[in-house]
Amino acid sequence: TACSSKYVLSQMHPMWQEPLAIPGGDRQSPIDIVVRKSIYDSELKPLVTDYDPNTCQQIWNNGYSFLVEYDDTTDKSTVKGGPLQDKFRLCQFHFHWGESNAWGSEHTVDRKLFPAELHLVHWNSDKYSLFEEAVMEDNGLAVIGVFLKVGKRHEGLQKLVDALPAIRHKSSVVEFNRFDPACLLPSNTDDYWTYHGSLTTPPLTESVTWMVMKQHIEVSHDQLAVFRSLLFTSAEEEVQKGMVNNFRVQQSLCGRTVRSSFS
Ligand SMILES: CCCSc1c(F)c(F)c(S(=O)(=O)NC)c(F)c1F
Ligand SMILES: [Zn+2]
Repeated sequence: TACSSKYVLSQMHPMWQEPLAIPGGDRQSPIDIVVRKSIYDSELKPLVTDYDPNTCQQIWNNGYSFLVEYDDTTDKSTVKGGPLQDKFRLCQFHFHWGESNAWGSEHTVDRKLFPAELHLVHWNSDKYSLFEEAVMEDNGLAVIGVFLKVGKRHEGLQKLVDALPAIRHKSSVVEFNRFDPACLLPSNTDDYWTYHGSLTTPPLTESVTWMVMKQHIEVSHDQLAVFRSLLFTSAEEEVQKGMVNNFRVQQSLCGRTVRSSFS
């Protein structure tokens, strides 16, 4: 299997050709979370998020997703607790989604696909001084994953959706302030699965403590349709490509254990 070889077998990805070799390659993300194989760990504490909406700075199209970026020069927006030993600073959040509501999430639960998945990316500010440093370290990043389902309109998300037409093309940036990412978390953040994995986009470094929320959030069909109106391509390119299916193929578990904070 992909785990035995030192290198992860290259898998065609709709978005980008995966590198042939990934250092280590035995703790890659995303994965399918097999509920009956996850291990309840009573030592897992509730997550403690403390986000300051005033640290929100801009929203931009990086040619893969759209990122809402936060000022991470201080510990104003952080997550701690849960499986984490240290305090982690929020640097950005982004989403992955499909061209249809039938798929789009990166993680799955017992193979169940969701139309989209939110990632809140944090780095270990107790141990490192920059994201760029932390992204290379085992305990460098903490990513909160939240599944999205299509249903009622998400009022808090609408401010973000309204900003998307201004960043339709790759590399476009607009100022974006006073957005509280806590509004995107489900009401219950005590129940989650956690495992050690990687970024799902290059550099694919195996530096992520994942915390995938059991409870999803709901967004409307129309809100998700605006995500799909974004483009992978910059304004100058002749052929414009719709930003959809920006998720990575699932990776082997390679003997890892997924722990749950709930029984
Ligand atoms: C050098 C990365 C720039 S920030 C970033 C990102 F843009 C991204 F898309 C993902 S992801 O792997 O796709 N989702 C967890 C990340 F983890 C990130 F940290
Ligand atoms: Zn992501």
